[in-house]
Amino acid sequence: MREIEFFDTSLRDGEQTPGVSFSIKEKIAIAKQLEKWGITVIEAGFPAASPDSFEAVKQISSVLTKTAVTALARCVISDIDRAVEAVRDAKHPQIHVFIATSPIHMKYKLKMSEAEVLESIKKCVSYAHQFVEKVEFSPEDATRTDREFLLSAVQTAVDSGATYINIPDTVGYTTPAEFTDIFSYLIENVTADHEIIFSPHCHDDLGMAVANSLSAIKAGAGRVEGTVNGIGERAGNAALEEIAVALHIRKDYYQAKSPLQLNETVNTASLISQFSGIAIPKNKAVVGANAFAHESGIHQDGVLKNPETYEIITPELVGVHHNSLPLGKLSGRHAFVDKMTSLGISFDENEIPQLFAKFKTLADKKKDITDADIRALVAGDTVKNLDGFVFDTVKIDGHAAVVTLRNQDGEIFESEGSGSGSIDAIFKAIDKVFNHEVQLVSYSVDAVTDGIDAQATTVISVENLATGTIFNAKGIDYDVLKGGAIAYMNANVLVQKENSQGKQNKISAHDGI
Ligand SMILES: CC(=O)SCCNC(=O)CCNC(=O)[C@H](O)C(C)(C)COP(=O)(O)OP(=O)(O)OC[C@H]1O[C@@H](n2cnc3c(N)ncnc32)[C@H](O)[C@@H]1OP(=O)(O)O
Ligand SMILES: CC(C)C(=O)C(=O)O
Repeated sequence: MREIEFFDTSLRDGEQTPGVSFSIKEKIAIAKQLEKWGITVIEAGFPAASPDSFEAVKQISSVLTKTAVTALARCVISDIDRAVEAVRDAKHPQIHVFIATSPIHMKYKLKMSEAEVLESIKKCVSYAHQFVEKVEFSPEDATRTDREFLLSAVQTAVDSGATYINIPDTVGYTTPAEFTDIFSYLIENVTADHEIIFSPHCHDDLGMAVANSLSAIKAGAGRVEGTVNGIGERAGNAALEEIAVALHIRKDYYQAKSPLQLNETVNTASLISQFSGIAIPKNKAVVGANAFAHESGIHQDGVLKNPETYEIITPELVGVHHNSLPLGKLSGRHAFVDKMTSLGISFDENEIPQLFAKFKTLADKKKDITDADIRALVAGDTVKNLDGFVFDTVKIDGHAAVVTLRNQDGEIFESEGSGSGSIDAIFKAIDKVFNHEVQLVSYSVDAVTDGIDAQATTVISVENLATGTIFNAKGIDYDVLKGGAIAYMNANVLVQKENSQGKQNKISAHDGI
């Protein structure tokens, strides 16, 4: 059976989701989890976009051993140089070069003729291929491109050394039958003196990203691109976990399999949800909380008689386990560590005392500790503090707040603030610690676990009034006031860093968390 390469772009196209900005530390944690899941290649970023993107790709390249790392570049030599430099330390480096080929993109956006686009493909793909053996080329907006011109663009890329041809449905326009035609046409007509692998890259504007990706695989694609939980620009990308499970359940039809450890699926989806601040919809296929819940009498009766009557996917397949050892405030360290291990959560031995202390505090406040709580607790620890500052305590009295922060030298800052509400008071208190001008641009809270005492991700954007730069930061905690305080402190640390280093070339930064 064919094994399909899985290309994850959660850290590049996924980060194009409005409001999502991963810190480098979060990107590294995600990259390691993607490697554990079995992803073939990670698109770790677009290095020419900002110093942060470059640094993230560089650091990810140096930590992954099995999974290949690729970086995106326009058909611009300086973009390719940055991408090549960023993946230089990767064990398995790749480069991804793209340029649009549809009439509307060429005429209005690129202001280039067909001949100029072909010339640019030739120059840039062959340039990238000098440095890296595996080069992917994408004709952006391929599904609104004239078929014959699409073939010329792809043939030019192949003749210039491209080893992967990715066909993006950039605006989520195509349909499964039409996409099958496009793949069949290209696979039949492209000629090559080296091995070429085709792949789809689908967006979900019409809700067909996963279906379109599966059609491409059925038509012969050997690689598939997408993101975890389908995060991405506008309506998002094809959800890789859905594609992988569809291939597994319907191997009879697709005659193809994924390289993924499917029992790591829920862990991967949870991590992305926590770091992106985007909750997984309850009714989402494969990883939604209701994916294995049976509500109505006839269904329950059927499942009791034989689960296969209504269950095509078992919870165990994607890593949902029965809670045989429930955790609570009387649990000890061994049970806690055993739970993290059985959930497949990555942690360092030296982090255990701190994580266990956090668990005990949570268990004192929350009656039922779920698997999602444990995952959120560990993820919250990763985003807890930026280099340089640790959030200690927050006390609220009416509309007044007292916060305590510590810097990396252990110096303690206690500050008071009052405002129109608790959050306002906390932010005013934090403002007094950082001696600079910022404006809150947005503030949102998303529950990442269940119940009234759910843990939540708070995502904050602030503007540095000295430079106009917008910074996003987040905090995860069961106490939404503390989560908000952590997020606001993190955003202020970024502002402080910018003011001390000079303006960086970016509109949204999040480095160092
Ligand atoms: C479909 C996708 O998801 S594509 C990836 C989208 N990702 C991003 O855009 C990442 C974030 N982007 C950025 O940081 C910036 O846009 C940068 C650094 C890449 C470029 O910034 P700027 O130089 O200021 O250009 P700006 O973004 O305003 O415009 C894009 C330019 O690139 C050109 N361009 C766009 N795509 C391509 C391409 N694939 N190859 C060559 N040129 C391209 C545009 O025509 C435009 O050129 P112009 O300035 O001559 O009109
Ligand atoms: C760069 C390409 C592959 C892309 O993201 C798109 O077209 O959606």
